[in-house]
Amino acid sequence: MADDAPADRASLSSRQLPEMTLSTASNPLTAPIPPPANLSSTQRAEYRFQVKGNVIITGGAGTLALEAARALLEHGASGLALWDLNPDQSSAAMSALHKSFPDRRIIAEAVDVRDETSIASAVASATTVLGPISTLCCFAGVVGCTPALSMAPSEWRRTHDINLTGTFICAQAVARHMVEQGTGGSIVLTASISAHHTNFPQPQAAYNSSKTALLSLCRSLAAEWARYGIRVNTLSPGYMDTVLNEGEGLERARDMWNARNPMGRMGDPWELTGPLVMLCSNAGRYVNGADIIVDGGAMVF
Ligand SMILES: NC(=O)c1ccc[n+]([C@@H]2O[C@H](COP(=O)([O-])OP(=O)(O)OC[C@H]3O[C@@H](n4cnc5c(N)ncnc54)[C@H](O)[C@@H]3O)[C@@H](O)[C@H]2O)c1
Ligand SMILES: OC[C@@H](O)C(O)[C@H](O)CO
Repeated sequence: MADDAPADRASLSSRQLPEMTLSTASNPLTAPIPPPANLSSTQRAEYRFQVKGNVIITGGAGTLALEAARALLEHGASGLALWDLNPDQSSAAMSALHKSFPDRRIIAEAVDVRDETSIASAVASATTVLGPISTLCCFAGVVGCTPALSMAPSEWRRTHDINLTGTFICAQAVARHMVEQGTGGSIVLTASISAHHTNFPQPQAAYNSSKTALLSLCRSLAAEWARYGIRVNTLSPGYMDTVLNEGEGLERARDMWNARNPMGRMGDPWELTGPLVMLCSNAGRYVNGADIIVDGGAMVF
């Protein structure tokens, strides 16, 4: 730094650098957690994909989120909070899950991921009702097919506010809680193959851009939060058979997507849950800052 650098710049860098300093010192929050020696082979297999503690899922009334909720409960999550804009659908989802998992605590909360005040209070109520949170899965997202030449700035902003800023607000609020608890955890952001290539034939510049930014956000958070035992990863689904891919003429695009997919079809929402459970369980203990593409091979062309 130049001798004549302003004092506030010097103090800013000396305050910030230690935070990002890499450390080789042993940290119990990042240490390996191999299965205890006395487990049988079956117990070791269960241990590998065991999901511990309570889970929050945003966009919790959506198709991929509901399949994820069911999978995480099947793998041992003790409690679940479904957050969505749509309170009727998330309450219906909550009731359905209660029937299948009567021994778990499951709550539904009407929240807008763009609203940091309601997110902070939703974290507080989830921890009060469920206890410490160990997993956050961010599924809330919107898409629109608007050509860039005619897109209103309001649509661009809304897409980024929900898909990118809303995801950051939720991740930050839950990570603050995890740091306070001193327990660490796993955070999964939902990107898309649209983060890696440009959708065709649908014009989705705002959506594609918001999802690409999530890959970078994931890597940044993974770097900053590993020291607290928080792993951050993204899943990039390909074309999945959900309502997100209906309307706006998208039915006509399906034949084209399938023709360009080596497996010749869209994904079933269930097919995203294997990689998700891995990221949220002991199996994903050393996976951090990664992106997993789940698309039947669509990205190979
Ligand atoms: N379906 C696919 O093919 C596909 C592919 C790649 C990525 N994704 C991503 O997966 C995620 C889930 O997609 P899906 O197919 O299940 O769609 P979906 O429309 O069924 O689910 C999205 C959910 O997000 C909720 N939501 C929207 N805005 C919100 C807000 N401001 N606050 C809180 N909740 C809000 C909606 O109410 C809805 O329940 C999205 O982020 C999507 O971009 C989907
Ligand atoms: O790229 C696949 C998705 O992210 C998405 O399903 C699609 O582009 C929405 O129309």
